[in-house]
Amino acid sequence: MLRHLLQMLQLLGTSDLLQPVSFALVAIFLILLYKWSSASATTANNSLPPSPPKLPIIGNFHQLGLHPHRSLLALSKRHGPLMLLHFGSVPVLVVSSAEAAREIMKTHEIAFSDRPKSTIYEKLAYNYKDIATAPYGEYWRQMKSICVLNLLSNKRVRSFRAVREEETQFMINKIKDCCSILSSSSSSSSVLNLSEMFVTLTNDVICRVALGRKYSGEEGGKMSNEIIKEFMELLGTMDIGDYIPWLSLLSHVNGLHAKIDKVAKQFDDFLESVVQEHSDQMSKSGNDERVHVENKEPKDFVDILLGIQEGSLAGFSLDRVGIKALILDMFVAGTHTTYSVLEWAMTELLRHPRIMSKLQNEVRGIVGNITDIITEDDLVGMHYLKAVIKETLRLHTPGPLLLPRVSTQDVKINDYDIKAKTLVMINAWGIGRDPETFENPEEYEPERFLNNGLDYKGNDFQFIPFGAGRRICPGIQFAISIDEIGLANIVHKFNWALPGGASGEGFDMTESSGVAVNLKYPLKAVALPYLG
Ligand code: HEM
Repeated sequence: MLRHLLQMLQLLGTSDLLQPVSFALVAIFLILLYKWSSASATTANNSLPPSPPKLPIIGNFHQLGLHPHRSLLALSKRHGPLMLLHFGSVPVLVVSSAEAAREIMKTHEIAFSDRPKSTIYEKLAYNYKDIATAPYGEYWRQMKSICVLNLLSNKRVRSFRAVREEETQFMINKIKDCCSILSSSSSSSSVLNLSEMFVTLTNDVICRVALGRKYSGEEGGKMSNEIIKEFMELLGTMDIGDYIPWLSLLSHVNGLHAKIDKVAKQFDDFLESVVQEHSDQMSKSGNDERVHVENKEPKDFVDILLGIQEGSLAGFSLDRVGIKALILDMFVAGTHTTYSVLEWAMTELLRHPRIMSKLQNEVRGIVGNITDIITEDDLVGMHYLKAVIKETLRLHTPGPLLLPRVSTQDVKINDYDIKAKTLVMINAWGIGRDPETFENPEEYEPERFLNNGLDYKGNDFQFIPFGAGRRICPGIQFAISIDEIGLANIVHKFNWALPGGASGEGFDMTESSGVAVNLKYPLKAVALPYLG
């Protein structure tokens, strides 16, 4: 129990900042626990979904652990696919089956399309002015349609094909360089930090597409992977005051709010300077050469958004904050999720040499022994590659609990009463492991996707790594294009092994904690150039 409470404090961002207060709290909780344990089981109420017993004040917080998607799946096996928890005083509906997810995201879609308020989102996401945290309503609708039609449409994603191919070429060259440096010294093979390569690839593609150039360290820019990482960690933290209002002072005292303010400011300073640079450039170019969305292929997302701001869509004005908030979403929602697919796919391929060979055979069979990179035209017939990516999204769903939603009205589902203002967490990771849908659900078997016809576009509720309904991820095509070209090239150009000839069986698969789940420790592997 003590371990659970300490984990909870860590999740709430209090662990290293407020040790004495944390331990005092734990002591108080333990005393309360003894006193009130008999009263801890939820009052039987047939019209509410089943609930595990909860503790006074904190409710079920202590049962989340460091990997909530795992703890919640275990709890749902005992209590059912619609389960009611409490985080402090907030009711939380946990959804763990395809049928229940369909009820939430399709049958009662409108009632569940809002996002919860949170002090962290408010401070980090410009007071909910981005798409991902904006309340369901007219502002969100306008911002999402700008994103879907102008930034992430299939046509627009295709138009940035050269950027993806060039950045993939950079990654392959970097790996080749590492191989030749190390083979000319002591070893004939080289240990590479693949996680780092994948973060750089994804971040650089997003930077070039969104901002017009790279801002990674060596390019002298101010946007580092570290800022994004800190940002993501904060998004995965819970502000205790959102759930137990009388404890809200804690987040001031323990420095959480100060940290959020610092990271939000760093991000804003960076985005402000980029947007200003683009506006200055546009003014300098003058009217004739000015980039307009309607009549000329624009350079990057900031140009497009400035063009929209100038043209002003009927009845909607996109202001400076809106532009920065939209760009923020591209980084925050796009970077860790997209690179996590490459990281987990390579991890599984290294652990399963049979699958690695089968994929290499497909890729090498289609393009032969070319020295140039594989282009997007070559990917069309690579069905096994696409199955590998889907299986990775199933077994290692980058956002295992999707993004939280909140109900806006009372709804009845499967005879259960779900009250307005209930927080909703959909365990897409757990749904992807349902043995009713997937045979041997814990096994990594891309073959299952060659025959089952399941797609991730939000129509098959058994497989929803990108969510579904109105709030579905608008970046599917963008992410998949980077993952496909990155993975195809990396397995085509090199043969791979784990360092020291290790077998995949003992590989440390520990997950990081937070909203996007990556490997806890970077993936290191040995590359041997493939000579055909
Ligand atoms: C493998 C990569 C990705 C995964 C697994 C992923 C997953 C998700 C999920 C689960 C949601 C919430 C959906 C829901 O509530 O039903 C979401 C929302 C969102 N994603 Fe992605 N995403 C990925 C890549 C991207 C990329 C590359 C971008 C942009 C460049 C992006 C932009 C967004 C935005 C703006 C939202 C908010 C949508 C809304 O609230 O209406 N995502 N994503």
